[in-house]
Amino acid sequence: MENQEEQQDNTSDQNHKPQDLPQVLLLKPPPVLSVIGEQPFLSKKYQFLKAWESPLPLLQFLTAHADSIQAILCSGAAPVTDDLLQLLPSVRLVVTASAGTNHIDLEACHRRGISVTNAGNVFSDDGADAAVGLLIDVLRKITASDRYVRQGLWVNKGDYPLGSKLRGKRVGIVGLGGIGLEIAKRLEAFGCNVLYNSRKKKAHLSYPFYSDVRQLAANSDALIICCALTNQTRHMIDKDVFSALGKEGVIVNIGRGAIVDEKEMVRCLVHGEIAGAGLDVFENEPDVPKELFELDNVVLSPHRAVFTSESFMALCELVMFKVAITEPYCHHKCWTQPNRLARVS
Ligand SMILES: O=CC(=O)O
Repeated sequence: MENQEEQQDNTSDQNHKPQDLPQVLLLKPPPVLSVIGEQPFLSKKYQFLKAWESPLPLLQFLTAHADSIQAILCSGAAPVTDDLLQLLPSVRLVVTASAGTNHIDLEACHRRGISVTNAGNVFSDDGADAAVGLLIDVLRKITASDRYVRQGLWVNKGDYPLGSKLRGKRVGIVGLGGIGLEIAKRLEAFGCNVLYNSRKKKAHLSYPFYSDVRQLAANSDALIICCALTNQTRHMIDKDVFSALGKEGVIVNIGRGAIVDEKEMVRCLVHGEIAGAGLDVFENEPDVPKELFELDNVVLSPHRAVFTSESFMALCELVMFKVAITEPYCHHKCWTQPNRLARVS
């Protein structure tokens, strides 16, 4: 059956030379490219313009394709700016292979009538597992005690210091979207008290809501940051929030590095003004402040919280689907071929 469909599909595509196909711009290889690039369904329907493979300087490359690029497939690695969109007047859709959209000028897209779509809830489970995992790791010193055993210190120095219990902790979640809600569910199961800060109080939830993140910190033993990075949330976790969280407080960040004032966080960790941190994201990735390498109460992870092989495959399917359902956005005749939804269902 699949082969039959494949053959029909070949036939329907025979009339289209690659240069006639609708063009999707990729500025840098998004992680999903290795999977979606191998999907005959997509490569026969769309021409993926890979900017990094062109011998032309970027500006010349974009100018050469300015009128034919109708969609952009991106990830956090390459920002979609107003200046870029200015060069590409035919773009109607931006698909990002990420949950975060902070690398896209959303206001410029809105003004230009360009639709933007992201990874939706594909990452919610894995992001939540990783956030709770980092919290448990910091509290119970799992990674640090692993180092202790490997370095032979158990034999030479004796028992490792005690960790701290998760049950009963008051955990403040900053950002109660898809990932935040999954974190809350998991923490409830662990016997924690969940509190939250969000743009708005969620009427259907009974967790205590704090509109002021400092108040949330003052009432929490740990803060988990999983909100979006926006102009409002940049450096929202600042000196005052750390001081409200206090000496026994732990911070976990799986959102974006810049939501936290990183210099201030490092200072607080170095001086023992907060108890520890579990960090998947940093302000200038892949650079991580070197001071953190020395601290046993800090667990570091290379921006991998949301990625598992399963979430990666789900993301690829979603991106393919989103690139495929472009008919409402794009005007080229090839965008309107029938049966494209059947191909991804
Ligand atoms: O950090 C990962 C994402 O935004 O998808």
